[in-house]
Amino acid sequence: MTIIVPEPILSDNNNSEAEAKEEGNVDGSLKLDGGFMVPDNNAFGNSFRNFFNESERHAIVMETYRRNHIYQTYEFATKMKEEYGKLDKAEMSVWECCDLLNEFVDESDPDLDEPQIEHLLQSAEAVRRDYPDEDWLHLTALIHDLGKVLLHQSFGAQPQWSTVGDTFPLGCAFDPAIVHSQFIKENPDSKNPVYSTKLGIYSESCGLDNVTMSWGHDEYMYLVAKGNDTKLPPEALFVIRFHSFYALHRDGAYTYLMNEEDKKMLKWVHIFNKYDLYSKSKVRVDLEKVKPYYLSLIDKYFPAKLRW
Ligand SMILES: O[C@H]1[C@H](O)[C@@H](O)[C@H](O)[C@@H](O)[C@H]1O
Ligand SMILES: [Fe+2]
Ligand SMILES: [Fe+2]
Repeated sequence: MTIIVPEPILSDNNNSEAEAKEEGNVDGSLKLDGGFMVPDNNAFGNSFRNFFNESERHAIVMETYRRNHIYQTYEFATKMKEEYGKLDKAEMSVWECCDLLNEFVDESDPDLDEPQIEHLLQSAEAVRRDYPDEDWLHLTALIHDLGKVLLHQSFGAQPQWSTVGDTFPLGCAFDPAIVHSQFIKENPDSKNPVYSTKLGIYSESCGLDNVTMSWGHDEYMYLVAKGNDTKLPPEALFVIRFHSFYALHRDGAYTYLMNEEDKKMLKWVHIFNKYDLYSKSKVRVDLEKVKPYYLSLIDKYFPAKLRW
């Protein structure tokens, strides 16, 4: 049964997108983007996804990407997919997993230093505001980053560089659109005679389902959702799996790997991305008020306990 909570509830509406939208408050700091108010600046006063600005998060973000780009090889990602695809590390509900994320801050993210649970609720509530009828998309937003639970000790406390950050294909040439691509030359795959060619081990339009992406929370959560027979639609799984693939969905790189199905699905990643990125703020969601609604969605789309 789905419990309907009429309005998404934010604990503090100061400067929130919701408030701005309700009041039609299109002042200098907000611009209208297809019904969604896109703020110009993040909580630190910088533009979003600015990886070169000397902000307080700059050093840690850069170091995370440096390691990510050196160690994410085709071989590494293949092994991790195999190991974590077994789903034999833990048994818990979706909500229990949300709770576990309370202790982690994403070290690849220049726009947010709040615990991850805040980001899950912020993005889900933002989607819910603009797409009230697409409950599957609310839940997709709530769970899209749950794969970051790999950082937790029950999953071997995986390092940040193998869990967070943007993702990119492995087994073919790295594209300069990848964030901090200056570090990629230190990746052994960049010297591999096959992997360093445009198509590498792939063929034109082979479909993203056949591409091995750098390992991280996207692919892991996709494996968890699929392996536990979620009732979420294929669009949701696609969003979860490729939401960090900015080189493609923002910069249009690697489109030659996509098939017709991927091209249709990509629309949802574009829609979702606005809520994922621009909902990041210091405005906290009132967890206890929204929890019953999300529990009802989890109940609708997932078994009570999942294998992780
Ligand atoms: O720093 C962020 C964060 O790790 C997100 O969860 C991921 O999806 C983004 O692609 C990345 O840039
Ligand atoms: Fe993510
Ligand atoms: Fe996210």
